[in-house]
Amino acid sequence: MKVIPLILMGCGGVGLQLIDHIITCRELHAIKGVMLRFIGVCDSRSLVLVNDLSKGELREDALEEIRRVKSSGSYLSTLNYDGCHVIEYPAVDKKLIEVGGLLASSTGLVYIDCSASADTIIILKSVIEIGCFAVLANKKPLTSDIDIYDKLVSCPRHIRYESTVGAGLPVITSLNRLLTSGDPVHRIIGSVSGTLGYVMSELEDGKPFSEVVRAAKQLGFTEPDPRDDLSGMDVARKALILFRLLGGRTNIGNIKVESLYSDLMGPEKMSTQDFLDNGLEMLDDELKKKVNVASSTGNVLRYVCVIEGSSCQVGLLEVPQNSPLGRLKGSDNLIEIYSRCYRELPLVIQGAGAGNDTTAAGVLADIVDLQDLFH
Ligand SMILES: NC(=O)C1=CN([C@@H]2O[C@H](COP(=O)(O)OP(=O)(O)OC[C@H]3O[C@@H](n4cnc5c(N)ncnc54)[C@H](OP(=O)(O)O)[C@@H]3O)[C@@H](O)[C@H]2O)C=CC1
Ligand SMILES: N[C@@H](CC=O)C(=O)O
Repeated sequence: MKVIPLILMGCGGVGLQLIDHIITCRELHAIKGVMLRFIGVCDSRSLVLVNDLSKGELREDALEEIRRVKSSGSYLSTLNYDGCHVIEYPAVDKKLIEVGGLLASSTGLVYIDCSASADTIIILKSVIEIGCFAVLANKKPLTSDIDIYDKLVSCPRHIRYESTVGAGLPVITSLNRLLTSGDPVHRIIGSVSGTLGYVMSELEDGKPFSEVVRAAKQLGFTEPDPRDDLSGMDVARKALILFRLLGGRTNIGNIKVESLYSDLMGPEKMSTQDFLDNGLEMLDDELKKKVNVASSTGNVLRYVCVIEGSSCQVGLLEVPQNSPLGRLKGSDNLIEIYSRCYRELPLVIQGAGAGNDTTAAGVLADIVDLQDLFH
């Protein structure tokens, strides 16, 4: 049996769903000769760590308790469980790196980043440097400065990040297959935001913008602060991940991004809750007008990323209602990849592009994909 020790950073919507998937798949994994062993889980304030790092495990009952605590909106620091202890920030980062140092060359260790924080970057950089593995749903580490990106991907077999673009869809895998077979990709156009896809298609049915954004949050499509989606930054991060995968060397600040709200509603000006309660309504009329202008010529609006040569940009695009992008509904993503082999007709990847279930499934597949590097 191959045993893969895991530390989960972030137990919100995606992280908790991942715990569920891992518990549900125990038997399936056993048949395949793999055992996933949780040794630690952390939230924004603390880390729950098993006492015995080499053999200990957060078993089902402990994971259930973590699930209960986090689902009730509480913090892991309140957890009291035999066989493990709680470490509080700011000591957590140092502890996480120390554990990596202890296990890297013995059992090996996978750090799973299901947070939406940039604070994990320093941890990931350090533990990858000493030979640990990383699986990311969080886009921030891969979209920080290019020097950090280079370090994170310096050992490509040690890092997996399929869920960062298109959630559970096989976008990164497909691109990697094209690139390693010498089939150069020269253009990617895609609707890669589940939130903005959902919002745009619901607006076509006449619903107010404020209502559909709140629904998207409820459905688990948005980032913790939905302004990350509505500003286009989340799409820009996905575009940058794809652009860098193709060999592009730029930073997020160089990407042209179109925001759906003004700076006056930014995080420095109002809290997330205030934006959700009061800010969103102020955008209803403007978005309705934009949708009506597009529909008067038989078009619909889609928020897309376009990568072509050295150019990478994201923003609203009017497309014919009856085109593949125009027919998209709900949180579905659609990515068209043009390469030498897919010159006239692109390789198309389409399907649910957001949601805790599919995202966590993508993360789990990435973890299991590392099995050959464990003993
Ligand atoms: N939902 C989706 O459809 C998709 C999401 N993703 C990505 O998955 C990630 C998680 O999303 P989601 O689960 O919705 O987000 P949530 O806000 O639900 O959860 C985030 C979790 O991260 C924890 N956290 C915050 N800061 C840190 C830190 N420094 N170290 C460790 N944990 C931390 C939070 O802790 P606390 O509970 O204490 O606040 C919380 O448990 C995001 O990066 C998102 O972009 C990617 C693809 C699709
Ligand atoms: N907020 C994102 C979640 C996945 O990355 C989206 O809406 O696509």
